[in-house]
Amino acid sequence: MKRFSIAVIPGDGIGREVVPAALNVLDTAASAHGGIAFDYTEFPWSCEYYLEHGEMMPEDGLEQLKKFDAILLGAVGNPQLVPDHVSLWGLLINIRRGFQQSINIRPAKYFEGLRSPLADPKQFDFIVVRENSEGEYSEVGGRIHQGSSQIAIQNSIFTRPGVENALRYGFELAKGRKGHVTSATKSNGIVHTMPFWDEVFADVKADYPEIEAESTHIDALAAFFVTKPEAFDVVVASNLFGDILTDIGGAVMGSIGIAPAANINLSGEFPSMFEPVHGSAPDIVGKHIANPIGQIWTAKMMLDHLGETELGAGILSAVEEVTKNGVKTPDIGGSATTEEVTAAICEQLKK
Ligand SMILES: NC(=O)c1ccc[n+]([C@@H]2O[C@H](COP(=O)([O-])OP(=O)(O)OC[C@H]3O[C@@H](n4cnc5c(N)ncnc54)[C@H](O)[C@@H]3O)[C@@H](O)[C@H]2O)c1
Ligand SMILES: O=C(O)C[C@@H](O)C(=O)O
Ligand SMILES: [K+]
Ligand SMILES: [Mn+2]
Repeated sequence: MKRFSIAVIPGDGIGREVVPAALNVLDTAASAHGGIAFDYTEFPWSCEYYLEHGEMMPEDGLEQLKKFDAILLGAVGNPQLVPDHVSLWGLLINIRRGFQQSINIRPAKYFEGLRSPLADPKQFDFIVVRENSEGEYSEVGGRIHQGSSQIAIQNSIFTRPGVENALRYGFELAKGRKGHVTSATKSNGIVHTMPFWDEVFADVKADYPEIEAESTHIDALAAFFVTKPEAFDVVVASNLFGDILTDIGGAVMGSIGIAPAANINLSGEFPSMFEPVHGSAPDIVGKHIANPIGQIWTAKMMLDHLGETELGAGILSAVEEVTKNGVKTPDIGGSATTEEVTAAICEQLKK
């Protein structure tokens, strides 16, 4: 029996509804397989934990997580209790940075039964590689003065290794796909960091003559994600651009509740973390209508990372089959609950 140790952090809001769904699906897939098992250790780190302890996770939290094969996280954020920048930086971004998860991979694809808001959706299938360790997400900056003369400064940080890592990962990924890379830029308006990003792109591109690659301004790219998502294969973007593009990716699929994500530690020194694109969705919490597919697809990405690609493929097929059969939560046009969708996926896996 092959065993994997998984750190589970449901977090806040619907994270606590969709994470149990994903664990259920993982266990069902594993027992159908017969040779794989998961050992879960759950951590209560969340905004409620913050109210009790004054921090989102304990001082030695990373030390506690280090020994696991992977981390499965739901969502972080309850702005009623804790300001969003405090909760996000205290937990999610703390882990991304602490474990050098420098890449965030976020696929989006059309599948049958998903009700896309696009009038005539084609068979799109793309992956956004989001730079995940620097860029616009930086602690460098501060505030001075008071009242009407207040000033806030936030510096973007773009390093050669950070940018090159993301781009190179994207080109490598494209080799095994359709062989096409799009680099998201904004060098017409952001005059220091984005021309730098473009220079690194040109250097990396030169190493991959077999890959078709182009650079597109982020504003036009955002529109193309809506008007022609089928034109893309691998898209590489800075931290903030990638954040925004991947909510659009979820939206064109039909709901951001479907979109999966993987925060990857490239060296293998630390565990990688798997959490969907969506947040804690305070507007639907407790209503049993959270779409579990984003979290389940995310668990599939975790299996791919652990080398269990066949098991992962089986899970995605089961999700597609159940969606095609119309067992769907309201965000994608159905009337099923989170639990009903999860049960249907588990039933499908047992077939
Ligand atoms: N990675 C993360 O943990 C993460 C990501 C985004 C936002 N957040 C946090 O989540 C909180 C809410 O943020 P937000 O409202 O901007 O984004 P959100 O993703 O939580 O919600 C946006 C919209 O999408 C819907 N939605 C999201 N996931 C869904 C699902 N699985 N099924 C059905 N509908 C779903 C919500 O109901 C809401 O209408 C904030 O505290 C924010 O900081 C965390
Ligand atoms: O800004 C972030 O990275 C948090 C969240 O919006 C995400 O996409 O993971
Ligand atoms: K999330
Ligand atoms: Mn986001």
